Amino acid sequence: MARTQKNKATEYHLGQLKAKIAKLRTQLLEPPKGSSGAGEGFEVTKYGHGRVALIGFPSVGKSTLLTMLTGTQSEAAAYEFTTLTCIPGIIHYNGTKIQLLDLPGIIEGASEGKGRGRQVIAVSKSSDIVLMVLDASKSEGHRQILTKELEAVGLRLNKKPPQIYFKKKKTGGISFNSTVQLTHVDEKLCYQILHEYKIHNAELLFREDATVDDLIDVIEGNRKYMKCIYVYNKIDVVGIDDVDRLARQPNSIVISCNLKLNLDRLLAKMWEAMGLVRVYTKPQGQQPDFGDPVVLSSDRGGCSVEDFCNQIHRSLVKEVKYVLVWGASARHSPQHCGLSHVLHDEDVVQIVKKKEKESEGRGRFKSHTTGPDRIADRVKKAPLKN
Ligand SMILES: Nc1nc2c(ncn2[C@@H]2O[C@H](COP(=O)(O)OP(=O)(O)OP(=O)(O)O)[C@@H](O)[C@H]2O)c(=O)[nH]1
Ligand SMILES: [K+]
Ligand SMILES: [Mg+2]
Repeated sequence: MARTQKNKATEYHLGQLKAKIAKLRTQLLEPPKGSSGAGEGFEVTKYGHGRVALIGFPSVGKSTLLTMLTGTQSEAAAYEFTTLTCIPGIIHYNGTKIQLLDLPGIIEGASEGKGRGRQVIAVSKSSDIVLMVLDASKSEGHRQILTKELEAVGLRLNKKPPQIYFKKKKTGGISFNSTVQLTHVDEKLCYQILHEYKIHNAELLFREDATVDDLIDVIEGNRKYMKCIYVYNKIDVVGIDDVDRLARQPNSIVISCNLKLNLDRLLAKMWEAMGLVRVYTKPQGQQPDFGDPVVLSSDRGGCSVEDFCNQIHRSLVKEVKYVLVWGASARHSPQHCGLSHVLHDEDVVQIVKKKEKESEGRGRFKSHTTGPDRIADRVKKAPLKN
């Protein structure tokens, strides 16, 4: 492909080659029959409310960082490939527990199986976000090389899924449509790519000016879209101009483990990227339990009232009449909501069950002048749908 000149005439040829390569990569990554997958030997049980993987070249300071953030000792030394397996630690932050994974360094060619690249990448795929640790004093090309390695195995960092609707059909040929003007692909090229995948009946609708690579991602369908923070470590050994430039890049943060610089900002950024939603439960007539939040995530399972109930107990949803919500997601305080209501971080929720006789709660509630009591009254007068 590198040897093919890029012009209108070779466009179709290149597109087809891209699809062929994507197909072969997918085959290559399928775990051999009888094995549990590419992450063999690296299995670490998931723990806590989220999982963060440390990915980087050897000796950039991944283990040093894990030790600083979690207190779990992971061996650090001045030689490369000090770490040979996956070492988990726990970060306690904002009342939640986040599992941080230290991993062996990876190198160019990791996606093709160099070093322990395959296992490392498999573990990073199982996490919620990636911290790509980089050495601020080393080549800036490293970030690009690692991104390519991760992309080669289907990881997409800091990208949104392409806005392309694609559905295979049994008959009817291919229907091709777009709501925007397309500058990277045309109908013929899309047909050829679909052909490469032996797809002859399908619906294809472009909602953005997507590329061939985007289309292939959508057809392959197994891509994982993850947030990634680029962590430039060892800023103690580079000049202030470099630090300033690196710090201004998107999704990036500069730190020094040695000088304990900016670690708190790194944690805050990580927390933000994870998008965790803490919901405090409030038993009727009592103060909310701020010590033990139910933790939801829109990437993992969702943040609706229904998701909240399912986390507490699977059969709970059936018993819920409505819930009372205090906090950022509530239009008024409290708002009575149904199962589809989407909760925000630090909301307080009280569940009102179907069978619960409201008069029963009243007695216990007399001293309570505001809130749930009166809402219950209002709801009785004008029962909610659902
Ligand atoms: N100057 C400087 N050195 C650091 C910093 N953080 C870590 N180091 C040093 O960098 C070297 C490598 O650190 P490790 O934590 O072993 O790096 P790693 O990424 O885990 O390395 P591998 O496990 O071999 O992939 C050690 O000598 C550390 O002391 C830092 O902030 N500044
Ligand atoms: K090392
Ligand atoms: Mg290490």
